[in-house]
Amino acid sequence: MISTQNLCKKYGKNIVVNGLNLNVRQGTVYGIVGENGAGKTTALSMLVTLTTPSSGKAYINGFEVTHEPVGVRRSIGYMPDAFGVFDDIRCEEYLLFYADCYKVPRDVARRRCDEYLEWVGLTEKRDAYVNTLSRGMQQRLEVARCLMHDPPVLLLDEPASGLDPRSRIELRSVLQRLKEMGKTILMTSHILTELVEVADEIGIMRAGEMMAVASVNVLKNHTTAYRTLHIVGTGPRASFEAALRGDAHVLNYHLQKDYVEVFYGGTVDQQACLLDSLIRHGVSVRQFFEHETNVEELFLRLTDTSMAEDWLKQKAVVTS
Ligand SMILES: Nc1ncnc2c1ncn2[C@@H]1O[C@H](COP(=O)(O)OP(=O)(O)OP(=O)(O)O)[C@@H](O)[C@H]1O
Repeated sequence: MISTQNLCKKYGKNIVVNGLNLNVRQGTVYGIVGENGAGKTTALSMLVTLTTPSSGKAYINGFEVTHEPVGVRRSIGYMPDAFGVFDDIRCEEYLLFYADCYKVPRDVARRRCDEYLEWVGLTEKRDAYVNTLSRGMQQRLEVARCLMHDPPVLLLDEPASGLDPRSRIELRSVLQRLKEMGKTILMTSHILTELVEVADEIGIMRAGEMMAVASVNVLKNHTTAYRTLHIVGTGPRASFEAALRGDAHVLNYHLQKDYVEVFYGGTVDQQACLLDSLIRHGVSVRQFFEHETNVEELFLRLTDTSMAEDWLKQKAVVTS
């Protein structure tokens, strides 16, 4: 439903999106997570035909973004990261105005307006001015607005940004309903756990490139497969390093004064070999314990450049 092939965007010499290959299947939710400046908004801007790609191809609902922009625009509902509505317009007028822009017949538009206001929980706000709504309500109104022309594809740029925990939960249930309606959704976020709640697949973007792609199920499994070992002991630094470097399952480590934190990809039996090796190298180990790596931590480790490089080198990228 959404696919890109080697999609690139350059501003001068600055490559902002570099060789993006996406494939979002119909009826699924794909989340792009990345820190500020990763290129998420630029990628979405190309998909929604607001920015022309420098090279590569992108298709939405079978329409190519550069040559068939009208087909693309009819197929999508786009929610930008900044809320841009007219201040002095009421919620109902706002939705009907957008329906008119898409030439939706008035009776259909009224029906959709009632239906969508209800399921984003804003029926009572029908006559309220949009600038009197809370940020969470405005985000939900935006979702309703995206649906007025019944597009099969939704592109949501940081829909949960700036929302309090309660509004995030409300938005999450709205996204779940969109999924149940069979919409294909591409959304972005800074927060991985937020995407894990709704997405089927997640891509981690950094400096314009997709560093890793994971199915959410696989990612959840990896949170138990990869763990952090906390080792407290004394001994020469060289002894620690010799043992850690000699273990193929040590993906990365941070050596502190009295302890070392190890990001570890081996089994429990293999951990025992690491402990053994530390002792053989002359480390006096006082504590050796593990804690599961949560999704957020896994993400942070993946987006740590040196870690990501090691990770990719060792082909430990999570794949379905
Ligand atoms: N019109 C432009 N001209 C030049 N550089 C741009 C332009 N638009 C974006 N950039 C640069 O492209 C890079 C990626 O920006 P982009 O907004 O796509 O990132 P992002 O991942 O969406 O970040 P954020 O989470 O902060 O919105 C940034 O370095 C930004 O400065």
